[in-house]
Amino acid sequence: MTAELRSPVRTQISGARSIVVKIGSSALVKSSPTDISDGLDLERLDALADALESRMASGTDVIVVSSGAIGAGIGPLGLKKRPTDLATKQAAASVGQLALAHAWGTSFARYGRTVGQVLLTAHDISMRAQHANAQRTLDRLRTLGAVAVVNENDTVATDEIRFGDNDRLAALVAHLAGADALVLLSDVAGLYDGDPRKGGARMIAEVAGAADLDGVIAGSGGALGTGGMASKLSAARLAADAGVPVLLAAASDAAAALADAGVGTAFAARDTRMSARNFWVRHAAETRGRIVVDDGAAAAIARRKSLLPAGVVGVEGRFLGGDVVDVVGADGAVRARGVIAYEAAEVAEMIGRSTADLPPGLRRPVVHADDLVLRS
Ligand SMILES: Nc1ncnc2c1ncn2[C@@H]1O[C@H](COP(=O)(O)OP(=O)(O)O)[C@@H](O)[C@H]1O
Ligand SMILES: N[C@@H](CCC(=O)OP(=O)(O)O)C(=O)O
Repeated sequence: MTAELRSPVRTQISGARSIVVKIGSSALVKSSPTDISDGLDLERLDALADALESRMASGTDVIVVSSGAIGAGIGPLGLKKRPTDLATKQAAASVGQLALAHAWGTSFARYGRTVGQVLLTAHDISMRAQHANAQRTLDRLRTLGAVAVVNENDTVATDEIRFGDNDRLAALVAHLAGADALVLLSDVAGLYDGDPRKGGARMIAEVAGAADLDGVIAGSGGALGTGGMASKLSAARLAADAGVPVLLAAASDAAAALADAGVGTAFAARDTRMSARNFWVRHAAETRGRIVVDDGAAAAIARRKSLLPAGVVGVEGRFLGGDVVDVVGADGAVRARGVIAYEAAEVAEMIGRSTADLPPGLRRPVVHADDLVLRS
């Protein structure tokens, strides 16, 4: 192993006490250039379960986020390629999820390990009660020694509210479960500076910060994957920003990735972990409206001050106190997200007024600094 492959971030990932491992469709569903309908690759799935079990045997809690439902539904439904319309994708997922869960169950049964299926929608993650329930289920499965196999609940998710790809779901689950690291396993050895299928691209061993991504072209995925490298990159940055280090590696290197993190691309995490509440506000919650602010207020919130009514110039949407809203500048760019203290009609009344002019019940900040999460 080279010095770069023994870096602190790799030590963090190999020593993590709890990890989320996301496995892409490309790693689980058989494919050939002319026919992608021949189902799950059970040999590869067994090899992945072996690597996951070996990491669990060394005392690490593991949550699996497994794609592959749509891919696994293609063959049984007599389709010839990955569907593109929502209804057929959902039908394929409903057929394929059964095969996928069964395959994971059978594979882990070789070790006497029980598997629990957890299907989540973006809406579930955005609602505090469902979010807390999912957290409890994952936690209880862990304490009972079972491995959770998570996927998006494709049959009920609509296009507008989909996670869209499981990379983002995995990053949200990693934070939700308080994991110490996220491992994304795909059909590519790591992040390249350009699409590796085009040739001449070089693999990047480590991403310490945004500067390491200058000039990197993250392209689309293969016939079976959804988001391609762009979605993996954005999920990796989301997790790393929230304090969770990420390893992106090939599923065929799973044993090495899970043993010593000595392969693939490692993304260093920000030093401080974002609080669960701020992470939820920033990445998971559905926003109910927009507060438009003037330049002075935009500058104040950038200095981590509370948003006061005097700086508000417009209100859009229907929201209640406690809902999450976007705070946008006069140019329409989103500057922050935050938990609003008042309902929309009240904020409309407060526009541009100084706090001292307002009745006593309306003198709190519109969004308190503690409830504001800046857009980075
Ligand atoms: N810069 C890049 N670095 C690595 N892979 C890339 C890049 N740009 C595009 N890709 C492609 O992204 C694919 C992985 O994405 P995808 O097919 O969605 O995988 P998965 O099914 O594992 O989620 C790789 O097979 C690769 O060809
Ligand atoms: N929920 C979908 C996941 C789609 C998806 O994100 O696929 P991938 O890009 O392979 O991780 C499925 O199981 O097919």
